[in-house]
Amino acid sequence: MGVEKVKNIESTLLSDNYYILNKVTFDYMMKSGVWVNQMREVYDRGDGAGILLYNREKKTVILTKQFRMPTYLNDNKDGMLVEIAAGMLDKDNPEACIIRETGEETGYCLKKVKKIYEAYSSPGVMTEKMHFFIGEYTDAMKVGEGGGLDSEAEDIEVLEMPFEKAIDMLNNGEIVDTRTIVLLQYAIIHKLLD
Ligand SMILES: Nc1nc2c(ncn2[C@@H]2O[C@H](COP(=O)(O)OP(=O)(O)O[C@H]3O[C@H](CO)[C@@H](O)[C@H](O)[C@@H]3O)[C@@H](O)[C@H]2O)c(=O)[nH]1
Ligand SMILES: [Mg+2]
Repeated sequence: MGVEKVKNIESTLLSDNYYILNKVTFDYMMKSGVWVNQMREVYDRGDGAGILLYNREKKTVILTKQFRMPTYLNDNKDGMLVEIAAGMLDKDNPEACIIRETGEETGYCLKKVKKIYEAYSSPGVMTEKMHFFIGEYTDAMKVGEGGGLDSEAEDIEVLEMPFEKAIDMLNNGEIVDTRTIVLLQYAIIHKLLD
């Protein structure tokens, strides 16, 4: 273990209205060895999981489309975002979470998924770690309509499309969600649908 670079961490709650926003102050030792006092606002919504659903035979993928208010407030005209199926872990483990969310959001009941990455979503601001999965689907796995939970007023459109079309949307700027970009690029790099 190297020399400890952080000490005197103190958190003050700014909001627990829905998730948790803390003001965190701490002393941090710079490369020069000098200690500085710093403050960061840190948003804690727990961790999340997302999945690229793909069908090797049909050469298709399933994505979702939904309204995302934060993007509407920042340059996304109608606020609609094309994304992988994804959700927050709540108290599930990542694998159970993504299987549940896939069912709720897309209507497909997966038995097997493969974890490929674990990565921080927005490390300067959020504690959230995202668990990335891929999963093969077939038409026989469709057991419901998807669309999200009415109880949470989710209004999710399910988009099944040729992989080629998803790549076009990636390249022409129609797909602007980082997690979705990561998984589509993974599929290209690893030739998942060749
Ligand atoms: N009332 C209320 N509801 C909220 C609030 N924030 C989120 N919700 C609701 O909480 C539910 C969360 O749905 P999930 O499917 O579990 O999560 P998600 O919003 O799809 O999040 C996924 O994508 C995020 C990135 O866009 C990820 O940050 C997250 O980890 C996850 O992968 C949604 O119905 C959403 O509308 C809030 O402040 N107030
Ligand atoms: Mg979701």
